[in-house]
Amino acid sequence: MSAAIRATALTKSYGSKLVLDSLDLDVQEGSVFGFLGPNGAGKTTTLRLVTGLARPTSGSIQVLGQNVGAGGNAVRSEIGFLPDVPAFYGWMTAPELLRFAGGLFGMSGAVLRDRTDMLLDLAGLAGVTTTVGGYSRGMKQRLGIAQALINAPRLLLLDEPTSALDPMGRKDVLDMIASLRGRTTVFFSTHILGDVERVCDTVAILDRGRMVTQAPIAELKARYGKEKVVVEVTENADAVAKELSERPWATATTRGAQGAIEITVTDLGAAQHDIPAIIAARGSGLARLEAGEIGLEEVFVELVGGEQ
Ligand SMILES: Nc1ncnc2c1ncn2[C@@H]1O[C@H](COP(=O)(O)OP(=O)(O)OP(=O)(O)O)[C@@H](O)[C@H]1O
Repeated sequence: MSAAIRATALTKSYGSKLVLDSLDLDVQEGSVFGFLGPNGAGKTTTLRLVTGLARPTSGSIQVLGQNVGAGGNAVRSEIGFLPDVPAFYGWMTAPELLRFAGGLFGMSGAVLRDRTDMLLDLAGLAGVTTTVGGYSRGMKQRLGIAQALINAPRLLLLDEPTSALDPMGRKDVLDMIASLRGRTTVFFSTHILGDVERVCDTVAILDRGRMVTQAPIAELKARYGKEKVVVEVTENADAVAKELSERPWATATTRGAQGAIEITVTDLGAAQHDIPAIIAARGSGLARLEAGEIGLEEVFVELVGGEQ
């Protein structure tokens, strides 16, 4: 597989403000890649460098095998880009808007008609006759993705495509992104972990201009993911929690909702074996014992920390 985006020591400063600090990024062709980071991490800035809308202070960036600056329009014609706040002509209908966008790429006739029909279908907007001005945010976002796909790009870049949407709107946009898997490389920025977990195969985590980690999601969970056990007891929860936290298999113990004891464990089998006996010895009853895997959210908090 070749790289759709490869950045090496990519650095961007505005005046004395360092916004991106020596970023290395490797986005393989064919992946659905989540670019995750809190507000102000530098996601939009990175996308502006990838699209050639801004120039790096130092370092290099290649898109589809070409240097962005030198490649000029040849590279841009293979990229689709949806900015974080897309603007549309509100008086157009969706088919009119897509035909207009296709015309800008020199498309016409049956090719443009077929492409428009296919994309309206993909966006769930076929048969919608209202003008774009009356669309919901979710519909606008799906139309924006369709518009960014008009030229059948090899690389689709989306800046926070779900951040302004309600849960249903988000689900529709994420389903649309997932349906592109295998057809085009998708690179999208977000601060919403759940979105990455739902559709991405690979994630890069950016924090205050620095790359914290970059890996396939499964690998990240395996690398940082531990198992956890949630225990609820009928009485003496504090004493039980203290005793559990002292076991060799317990690496961290916290108290959750309704006094639940949450323990990160290194050996789930040993924990499940010991916990009921410890609770019984304290004269307490076991109300709940649940074992689960640590999700991306816990991994993110561990990597980025709570020092925002
Ligand atoms: N043109 C500019 N001049 C000066 N500072 C800028 C400029 N553009 C961005 N910044 C700063 O760079 C930092 C990163 O901004 P950026 O928009 O890339 O972050 P982001 O991760 O996309 O955040 P958000 O999720 O809030 O959009 C911020 O501190 C921002 O204020």
